Amino acid sequence: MAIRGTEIRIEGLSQRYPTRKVPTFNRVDLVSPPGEAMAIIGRSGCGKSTLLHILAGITKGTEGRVLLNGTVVNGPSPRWVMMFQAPHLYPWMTVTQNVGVGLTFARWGKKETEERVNDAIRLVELQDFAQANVQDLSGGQQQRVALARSLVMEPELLLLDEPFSALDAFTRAALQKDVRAISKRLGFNIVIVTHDIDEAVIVADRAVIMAGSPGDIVHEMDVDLPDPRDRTDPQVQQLRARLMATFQEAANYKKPEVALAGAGGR
Ligand SMILES: Nc1ncnc2c1ncn2[C@@H]1O[C@H](COP(=O)(O)OP(=O)(O)OP(=O)(O)O)[C@@H](O)[C@H]1O
Repeated sequence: MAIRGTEIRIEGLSQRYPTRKVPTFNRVDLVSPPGEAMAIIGRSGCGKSTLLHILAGITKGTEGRVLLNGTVVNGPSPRWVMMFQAPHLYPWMTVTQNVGVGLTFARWGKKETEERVNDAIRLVELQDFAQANVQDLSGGQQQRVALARSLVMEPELLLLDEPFSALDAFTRAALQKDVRAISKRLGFNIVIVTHDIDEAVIVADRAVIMAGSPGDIVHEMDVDLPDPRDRTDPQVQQLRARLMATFQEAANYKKPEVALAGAGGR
């Protein structure tokens, strides 16, 4: 598989849902270099999923823009693919059929489809289940099928919206490690939205903390740890503790103009 990463450039991005008085977030700027795995963490409701949906081209921002290697994101594309908490597979199809569904829609030839699908299935280590019906697989295996279905498109960017939160801790940990390893082997970018500090530390090169209402990026922290990462490693635990402290600090975040207005009123 030949996958390369992309430069993600978010410029002055705002989102205000028509039914809401306050914007979800206001004038967010962010750059992620090719091949980076970036985690977006923040409390519920600060706009993480909305930001991810705009990156995926599923939702449109009300202001600003997103560029991937200079291309403005205006809609979905096989270059940027999204994985959700539920795998959303076709239950009547085999693993191979599910993984190949995007290539079938794109009218790829039989031989190329077979090669790409087999590569993707090998990457997620489901060779022994290639002809199994997806209904006969565990939750973790089904999420691996969803991952292979994303990888088969050879995306530059994989967007993950709390993709492993429905899985048990052991399966979740294995998938987190594997997603990072595969992204580093193939070179694509990851943006993962999560509530889980451990997940950010295991998967990401950089964690971005969102907080406030409207939401804002209030901190960024490099997750500068060697691979493979193990949560029992003291270095991993130390960084986790630092990130947790920063995350808790961010909970008290107020936009500067709000804080000043409060001080002036005393
Ligand atoms: N389609 C919509 N219409 C109106 N408001 C919305 C819509 N989608 C999200 N919101 C609101 O925008 C805000 C941000 O939602 P979003 O789902 O992006 O947050 P989040 O940080 O991902 O939360 P969570 O961690 O709980 O998934 C919330 O207040 C939510 O209620």
